[in-house]
This record gives sequence, C-alpha cells and structure tokens, in this order.
Amino acid sequence: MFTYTLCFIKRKDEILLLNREKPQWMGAWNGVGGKIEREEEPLKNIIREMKEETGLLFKKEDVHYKGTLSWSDVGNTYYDGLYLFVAELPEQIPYVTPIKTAEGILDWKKIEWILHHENVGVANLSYFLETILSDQEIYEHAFIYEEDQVVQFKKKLLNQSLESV
Ligand SMILES: Nc1nc2c([nH]c(=O)n2[C@H]2C[C@H](O)[C@@H](COP(=O)(O)OP(=O)(O)OP(=O)(O)O)O2)c(=O)[nH]1
Repeated sequence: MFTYTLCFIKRKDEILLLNREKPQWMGAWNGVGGKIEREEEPLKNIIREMKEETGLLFKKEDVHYKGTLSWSDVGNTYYDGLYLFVAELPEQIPYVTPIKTAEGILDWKKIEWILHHENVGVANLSYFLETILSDQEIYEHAFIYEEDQVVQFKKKLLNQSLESV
C-alpha cells in the first residue's frame, strides 16, 4: 500500500495542473492529490483531495485508475509511491481559472504544452504523463531518485486492479 495519490483532470485537449508552492519541486507543475489517510481507499482519497484542492466533485465513474508510480534512492534507504488517476471533466461543467489555493496556483494547460516542454513539470512528469493520458494499459512506473532528480526509470505492465491493492 502506497502513501499518496495523484490525478490529472482532463477537459478536451487541456489538463488542470497545480504549480507547487512547497518543496520538493517548488514552482513545478504537477497533478493534484495528497496523502492517503489511514484505511482510506485510494479512489476515495483522490476524490476527496480533488474536491479540497480544486472545488470539483467527481463521480467515481469519471475517475480512472492508471496504475502506480513508485520511488526509491540508489541505496534503497526509502521506498514509497502513489496511485495514479486521470479524471474526465464533463464539458458542460464551467470552471474558471487560474485559482490560487493553499497548495499553489491551479491552471488549465494544453496537454501538448506540458508534454513538449522540458523542466516545467515535476522531475518525473515527462516519463509517465503521455502514457497515462493515451495508453489504455495500466503500468507500474518505478523511479530511482538522486537529489530529487530521476536517475533510473522502469515501466512494467501491471496486472493488479485498484480493488486488490
Ligand atoms: N509527479 C510526482 N508526484 C509526486 C511524486 N511524489 C509525490 O509525493 N508526488 C505527489 C503526490 C501528491 O499528490 C503530492 C504530495 O505532495 P505534498 O508534499 O503536497 O504532500 P502532503 O504530505 O502535503 O499531502 P497533503 O497534505 O496534500 O495531503 O505530490 C513523484 O515522485 N512524482
């Protein structure tokens, strides 16, 4: 069981990103999410975090599980991870941005923009974002970090449903 969740909210060709206000990766864009509370299911957690951070309340059916992301260091002194989701925002829901929140600034960004610009997203965004937005398969994305930078990345098909984590 991992500690965190992370979700990318999608509307047509844009995604809602959070410009992080705190370390690590302060000033970089990421999805929204947070820490899973004891005995909270990952899907429940991400729906709660999205409501808290963006004000948007999603139905379970609009939030899709996209696998996991894990991290450790070269010496394996730490290991943790998160559950990845992509949520579809129905087009009829109006949503005004940017919005300043306690976590940072939220803004809609063109998917093409974030995929094709290096160093605007948190350290590992470019390794997994395209996959989770366009690939129907579910993967485990495993990273080794050194001082918050990716030194190794492995991607493996995941045969585990969210219900069995
Ligand atoms: N892209 C990416 N996101 C990550 C990684 N590690 C990691 O925690 N996150 C995400 C998961 C969460 O959505 C968010 C957690 O960061 P945070 O510093 O705001 O966590 P927090 O303990 O304050 O949690 P909370 O109070 O918001 O519930 O960052 C990573 O390696 N890559």
